[in-house]
Order: sequence, then C-alpha cells, then structure tokens
Amino acid sequence: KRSHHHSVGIIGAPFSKGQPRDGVEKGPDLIRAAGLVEKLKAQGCAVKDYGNVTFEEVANDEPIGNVKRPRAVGSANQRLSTAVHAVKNDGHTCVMLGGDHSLAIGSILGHAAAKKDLSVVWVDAHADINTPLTSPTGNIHGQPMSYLIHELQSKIPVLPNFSWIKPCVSAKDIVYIGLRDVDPEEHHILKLLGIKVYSMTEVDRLGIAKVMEETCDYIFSKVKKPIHLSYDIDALDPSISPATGTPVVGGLTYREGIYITEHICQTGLLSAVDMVEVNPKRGRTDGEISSTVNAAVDLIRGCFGKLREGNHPADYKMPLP
Ligand SMILES: O=C(O)[C@H]1NCCC[C@H]1CCC[B-](O)(O)O
Ligand SMILES: [Mn+2]
Ligand SMILES: [Mn+2]
Ligand SMILES: [Mn+2]
Repeated sequence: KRSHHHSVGIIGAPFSKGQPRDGVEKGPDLIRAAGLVEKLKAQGCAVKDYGNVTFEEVANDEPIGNVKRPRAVGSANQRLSTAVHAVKNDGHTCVMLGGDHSLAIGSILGHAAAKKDLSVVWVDAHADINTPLTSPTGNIHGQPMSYLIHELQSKIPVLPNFSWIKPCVSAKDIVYIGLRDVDPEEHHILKLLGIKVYSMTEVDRLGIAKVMEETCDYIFSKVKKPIHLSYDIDALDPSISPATGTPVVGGLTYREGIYITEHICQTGLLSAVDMVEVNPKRGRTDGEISSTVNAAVDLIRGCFGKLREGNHPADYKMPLP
C-alpha cells in the first residue's frame, strides 16, 4: 500500500441562500463529475468522500433589517461546521465544495473546533467582510468573515440561528489575495483592523511569487498555525471562470491561481480548503461552465501536491527489459 502524502476528506455543501442566484448549489456535484476524487487518487492522495451535507428547509425566512435568509444560512452553517469538525477529527485535510461563500462560516468554525488556532488565507475578488449592518445587499456571502473575527464582534447584531457562532480568528492571522471589488465599508474595516491585503494591485506590483513569499512570512512570523484556505472561484479572471455569481474583470490568471495552491501545499500546513461560488447557471455556454469547473478541480489538485513540472510516486521503479 503506497504511503500517501495527503489524506483528503471531501464534503459537498449544495447551498445557495447566502446570495440570490440559483445554480450555485450545483457546484459540489459538478466538481465531482469533473473527476476530482479520481484525479486526487491518481496523484497519490488518500481520499474519502463524505458526500453532501443535507440542509433543512426554513419557512418564512424573512429578512432581519436588510440581512437576507438569515435562518437558512445560520442553520446550514451549523450543520456544515459539524461535518467539517468530523472530517478533521478523522485526520484528513478537509475540502469543502460550495455552494456560496456564506458557507465559510461553518467551514472555518468547524475547522477551528478541531484546530483551535488557525490562519486564514482568503483568495477572492471580494473581501466578504461586511457586517450585517454595513452590507449594501444583505446577502450573507458578502459577510462571512465579519462573524468570525474577534475584533468585529461588538459590531455584530443578534441574528436568528446565529447564536451558536463564536468568533475564532484574529485579524492578524488573516491574509487576503486577489481583492479588486471592495465596498467602502469593507475597506474601512480592513484598514481599522490592519488586516494584511494583497489586492490585484499588489499582485501586479510584486508578482504572485513575492505575494506568496510575503503571505507565508506574515502568517508564520510568530508561530506556525494550520492554514484554512478559502478560495472563491471568482478570484480568477472571468476569462477562466465566468460561471460564478459576481465576476469581476482584472482577476488572477489561471497560472497565478495555481501558483497560490502549489505554494500553500508546500508549506505542509494546509488543514482545510473551501472551493466556492461555482455557478453553472452563470455560464453562457457549456465551455464557460467546464472552464470554470475544471479550474476549480485544478486548483484543488494543486493544494494536494500536483505540480506542473510533473510528479512521480516515491516508490516508482522503471520497467526493465
Ligand atoms: O457584500 C456584497 O453583497 C457585495 N460586496 C462587494 C463585492 C460583491 C458582493 C459580495 C460578493 C461575495 B462573494 O465574494 O462571496 O462572491
Ligand atoms: Mn467573490
Ligand atoms: Mn467570496
Ligand atoms: Mn462570488
């Protein structure tokens, strides 16, 4: 039995109520259908697919203030956090397939329940750090980080089905990569908390290799913490991943996106990864959908050792005549 460098636990989270567009709940099964499990096994990973989380129907989920579908989002994330906690307790690196980015609430909290001190690398066109009171849309996929950060808790109102949520990440343990569409209120929060941000300007100025070098120096500067990588597919340029809810021009190239996951992998500290916001209904052609889904698969493969130079098993022996 070949030794496995990576042991992967996959959870599907077919959930869309953190935002208004149908289709993103199809992400998990589309990513599986593109061969994620088989491809991870082919590159030497041990893989266990835990299936999809089932979410309860919530009736009369009226907005609270302008916060939309709070009860469904709170309930879904509580169930997801339980599932992620179990995967971590089984000793795997957890892969959470979304679904919209509100699911990072449950993914990060479930991860933190198993590994108390986390660093978060958030790869996204967006900061997703609006509070319920600053959000311009009320869509919770634009807010997940606000519920998780210790320093923001005085700004968070009580919401139904959110009482189980306790902050688990410090501002100093967060790095953003890929930002290019940030609300003014979010920008104020990022500056107020002094959160490390590599926007697309820094990606252009420094180059992705320097961004990743600095990211790792920053999050490991004091003590090495397990990494939670939360990857919104809309971090990539829409020329690569158009089938998503909130595409923004001027994104990461496919190569930059892959470099991020290759680099995170080689730290040996990746403990959980989210791959969210793949929405087939936002692709205008089958080609746009497959380009988006295949990018998601390739990014995850980069998290678990796939290298563009090639790979070969440690125990490989050339055939002899
Ligand atoms: O808070 C919001 O609704 C908006 N704020 C500015 C960016 C776009 C949108 C949030 C997008 C959420 B994401 O990153 O999960 O797609
Ligand atoms: Mn986004
Ligand atoms: Mn996002
Ligand atoms: Mn999105």
